[in-house]
Amino acid sequence: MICNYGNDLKEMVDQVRIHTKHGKLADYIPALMKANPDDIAISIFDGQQTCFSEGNHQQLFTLQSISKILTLALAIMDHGEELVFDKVGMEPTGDPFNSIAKLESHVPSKPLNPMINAGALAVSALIKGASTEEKLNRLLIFVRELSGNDSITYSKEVAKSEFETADLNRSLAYFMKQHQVISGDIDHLLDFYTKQCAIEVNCNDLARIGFVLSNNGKDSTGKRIIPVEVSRIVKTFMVTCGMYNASGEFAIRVGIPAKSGVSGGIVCAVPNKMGIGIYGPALDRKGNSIAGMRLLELLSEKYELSIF
Ligand SMILES: NC(=O)CC[C@H](N)C(=O)O
Repeated sequence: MICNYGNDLKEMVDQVRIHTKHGKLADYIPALMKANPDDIAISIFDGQQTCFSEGNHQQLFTLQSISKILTLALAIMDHGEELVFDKVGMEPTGDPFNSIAKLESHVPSKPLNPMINAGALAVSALIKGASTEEKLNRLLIFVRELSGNDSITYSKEVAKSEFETADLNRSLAYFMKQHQVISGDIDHLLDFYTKQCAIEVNCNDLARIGFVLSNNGKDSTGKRIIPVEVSRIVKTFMVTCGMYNASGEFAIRVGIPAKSGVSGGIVCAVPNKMGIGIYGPALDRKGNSIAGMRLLELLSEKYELSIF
């Protein structure tokens, strides 16, 4: 059991810390530039307790793209698979997360998967609720249940910062509106999307969210939060598209269902074993935590966590 290896974990964190120097903070959302690029932290939750947390694991950061797996789960729970996958596909793109290319080159022009921005916007448009406030409230209740942390909320500063600079995401949304993938007011959609991305967590919260997925939708008390089938779908997307266009290499080097965000967070669900939360805001060129990826590689090798 991994709980016996506390010293190893500290050694691994120390070992990968140097990689933070080779990455960069995401700068296209100005508020994310306030993070400390030297941070690297990890939490592991196996259902008993948070066994190990190393590094600055209390640091709050925003979910960013990690929120995409949560809205996907909620949208399927709201509408069922058929309706959701009528709007968004199931195939990896091999393109950067914010690319518009395949929207135009693929017919029909629905987004290829829910982990790229276009797909996530189409999924966010499906979340039930009469207003942005109601949708966000439903999502926050879901995240609080998954993490067991009632104090989770979103950062107004990060949401505003992204909303004011989200022209690329607006373009994706308008393109999809023109092609009848989504309907309704685009600014309302962007308001919800930027707030969902700005939900703030720490590594422990992520490890607990990952645990529920690893435990096929039940939390550590045995309470069902996500249907088994939905948790299976989400984990499969984490493997095929969770690390953007680095998902193939990540599957070979690490082999754990995972989802990253440009804030430097990564949530992992090791099936039937544990949830892992990572925070390291210095990113590689594809937008993944540079030291976090290396840390997961070491962890997976050492404890044979690859599912393959
Ligand atoms: N990769 C990410 O984490 C992207 C999320 C970010 N909010 C965006 O839409 O650009």
